[in-house]
Amino acid sequence: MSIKIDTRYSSHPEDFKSYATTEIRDKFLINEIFVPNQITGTYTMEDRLIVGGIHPVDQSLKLETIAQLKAENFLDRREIGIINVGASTTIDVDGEVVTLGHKEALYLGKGIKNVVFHPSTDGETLLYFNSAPAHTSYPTRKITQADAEIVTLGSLENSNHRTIYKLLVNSVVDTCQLQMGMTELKPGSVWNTMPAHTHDRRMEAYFYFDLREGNVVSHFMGQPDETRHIFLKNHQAIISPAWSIHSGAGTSNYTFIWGMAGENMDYGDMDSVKPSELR
Ligand SMILES: O=C[C@H](O)[C@@H](O)CC(=O)C(=O)O
Ligand SMILES: [Zn+2]
Repeated sequence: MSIKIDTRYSSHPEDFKSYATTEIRDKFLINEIFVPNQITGTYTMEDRLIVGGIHPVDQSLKLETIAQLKAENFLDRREIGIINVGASTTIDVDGEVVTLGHKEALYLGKGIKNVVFHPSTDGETLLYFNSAPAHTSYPTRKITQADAEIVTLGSLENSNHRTIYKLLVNSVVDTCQLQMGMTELKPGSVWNTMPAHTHDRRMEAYFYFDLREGNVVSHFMGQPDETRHIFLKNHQAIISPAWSIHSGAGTSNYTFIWGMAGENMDYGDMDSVKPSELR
């Protein structure tokens, strides 16, 4: 079955100032990542990242090309990073079978032709992905929590105590421009990416999950002196242009996946903003 694809255009920060809630939601929010027996994707013109979900229930799903790519195979000119937020499952990669556990990541490089996702026998299959244009082929790599570069930031006193798992970063795996990881907030902490930052060299996408029933996250975006917010539910994602901060505060703790594309593979390339400078 073909990918359910949506296109989003890039935006100018001066125009963004005049957006009301509906326009912000229409342009940046990705409402539905997981659709039963479907691969969904949002092709954003912000660094041409494709953000999506793979949710096989009772049939296997093949990563098919999309019209936007004008390419025979999805990965002919692209790389993809997949993070498993559901049960352990198997993926066929050009005939080789890869088992991907909960919160493990898989990197597939340019040139891979046949990728098939199978329903898990252990529970719900929920695979989140980001894909970016690639100039060369790097080897397939599975990244477990043991392979990740892990840092703990913040404090309970500041409601931002969290663990960052850098999964697809250049100290762990070779990629062309993709960087992905996962941040888990500790119970009692609700703020992510506070102090906030921008990075003009890279756009970013956030996918919120592990939010318990009835809870929401207020996601903050915009230039540091001109911020807006929208509320996100569990399993929703949001596109953050390079000029925008990306930060959130939940009504509970949660986990999210961050993914970036652009130039400069140095994860630490961020222009941080003091909380007192935000408007
Ligand atoms: O550019 C890096 C990304 O915004 C995230 O890695 C930030 C994050 O996970 C956090 O501070 O909680
Ligand atoms: Zn960032």
